Amino acid sequence: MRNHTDLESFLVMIQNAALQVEGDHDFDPKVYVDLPLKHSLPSTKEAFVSLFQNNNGSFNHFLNEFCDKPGSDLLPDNLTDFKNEPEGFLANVTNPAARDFALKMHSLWWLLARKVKERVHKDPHQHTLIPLPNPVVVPGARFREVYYWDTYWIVRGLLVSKLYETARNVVENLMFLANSFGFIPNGARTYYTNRNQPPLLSEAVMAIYHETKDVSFVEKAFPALLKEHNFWCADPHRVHIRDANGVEHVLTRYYAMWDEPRPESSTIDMQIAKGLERHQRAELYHHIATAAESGWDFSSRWMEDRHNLKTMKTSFILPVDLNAFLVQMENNIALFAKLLGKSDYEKHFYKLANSRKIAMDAILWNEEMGQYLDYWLTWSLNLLLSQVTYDFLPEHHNTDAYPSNFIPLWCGVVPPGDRKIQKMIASFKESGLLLPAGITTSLLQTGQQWDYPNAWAPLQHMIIEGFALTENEEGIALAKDISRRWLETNYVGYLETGEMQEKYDARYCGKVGSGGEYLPQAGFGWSNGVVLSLFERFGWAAEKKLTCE
Ligand SMILES: OC[C@H]1O[C@H](O[C@H]2O[C@H](CO)[C@@H](O)[C@H](O)[C@H]2O)[C@H](O)[C@@H](O)[C@@H]1O
Repeated sequence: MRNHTDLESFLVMIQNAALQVEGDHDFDPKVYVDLPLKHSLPSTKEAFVSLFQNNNGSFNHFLNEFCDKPGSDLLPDNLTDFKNEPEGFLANVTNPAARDFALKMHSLWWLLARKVKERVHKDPHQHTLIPLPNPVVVPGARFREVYYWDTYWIVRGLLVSKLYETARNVVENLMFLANSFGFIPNGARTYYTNRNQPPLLSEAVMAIYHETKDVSFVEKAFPALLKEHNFWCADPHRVHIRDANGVEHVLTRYYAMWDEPRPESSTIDMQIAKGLERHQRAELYHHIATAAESGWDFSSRWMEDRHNLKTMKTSFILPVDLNAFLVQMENNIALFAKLLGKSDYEKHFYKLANSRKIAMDAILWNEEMGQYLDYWLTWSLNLLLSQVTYDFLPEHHNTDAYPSNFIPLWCGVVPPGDRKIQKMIASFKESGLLLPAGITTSLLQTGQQWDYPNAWAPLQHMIIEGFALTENEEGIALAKDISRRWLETNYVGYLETGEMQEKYDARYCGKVGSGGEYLPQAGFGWSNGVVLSLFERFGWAAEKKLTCE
């Protein structure tokens, strides 16, 4: 388990004090762990103690005197590779409204591109922001730092915008994190280093290689990719499980190195765990942080009773999407090894990808439903017993419908021609997940943001590209249909609110999403990236209307 840094512990104390002073109406705890200190930590602590002990001035006065504004440790970047309308930009988007919209998305990079101020490099102990070497592109609003999996869709958008240098820079930042920590944290804040996020570095490198054919970039990335792969394949992420025929397999789970409240949401986590015994609280905090590692914070997927956050058991689940991402990573590393003439690595990684694919088919594939399903391990065993070999029990599949059950299509787990494809297409169509404005995250309305009726750009994109990759006529038609719904809802939402949203409501065209522990955020990195990427893949003809159908 990781420990708090001294600065994090102090800022969490400030966060708790702020809640007392401000009350919980629209209270965002993350603001306080993002505060940069103006002076050294010891002198700031001294002033804070004296404020409370001697009733020496107001809390707000203390904040103004000793802290800078959250986000002020970053500056706008000057995007040296930006062109207003780069040559060849979205040649197949000829409808004027669609083209204006795409150009607007292109110009939004100005809003999200930043660089870390020199003082963060000089005095890192006064900032929770990790001083990244290159300019960054952030998701937006309260997410004022780099996020790992968001970066993948940001890169896809940057490549459509022909911002090749910026795309390389942001991926090099991820390499820097992998080389510094041995894994890529959830985000570029010290308080995010207790966990990972869905591992998409190899796919980001692949996207850049695909556009630029730059082998030296792949060479630079290779050591970081090996480090990251090692991290995911070691304990406690690794799980041994015997299938119905007694064959042993290795699969992977999310597992945060943390059993305390998340620093950025400490006041919220303490509230969720209220009334529990000490050891139960620690377990719950671990599963909460692990849910954040999954990127799906929070969702019925991780809850034993599907509704109550207190029943989260995230690290006792073998998730479909994580294992599919790892097959993709292993195949990508093998392909990079081939490019670099490293034939031993090439063979080794193809073998790993193949074994994991076999394991996914044996443990996660459900023939009757025509979907891959998350698998629940037996959680009566102590958290620390990571060495056990579990036995597969078919009734431990989570049979609820989630878009993640179809992500293997995107990750090369189900190649064109595989007999599973037709089943998955039929199963998706019957699942109820596709609504008028896109794919809902689940069919369960829990009030959590990774559930019904919210629709997230990364999920739409992976499913759309996944169906398009099937080379199956019905699959490709489905991909086009979902893409149309998604672009229309994003466009109409943009016209109505003047902003791009972090998430949408799959039920109604143009409607913003909601739920979860913070107010809906706008900006927004992955949404913009997905719009640009879908316009590039499918185009938008002059005569095709862009509006809610
Ligand atoms: O502050 C609460 C949580 O916020 C983040 O999660 C959400 O935003 C991220 C940035 O867009 C996104 O990557 C994630 O999928 C969202 O659920 C953060 O990643 C969490 O760790 C954090 O606790």
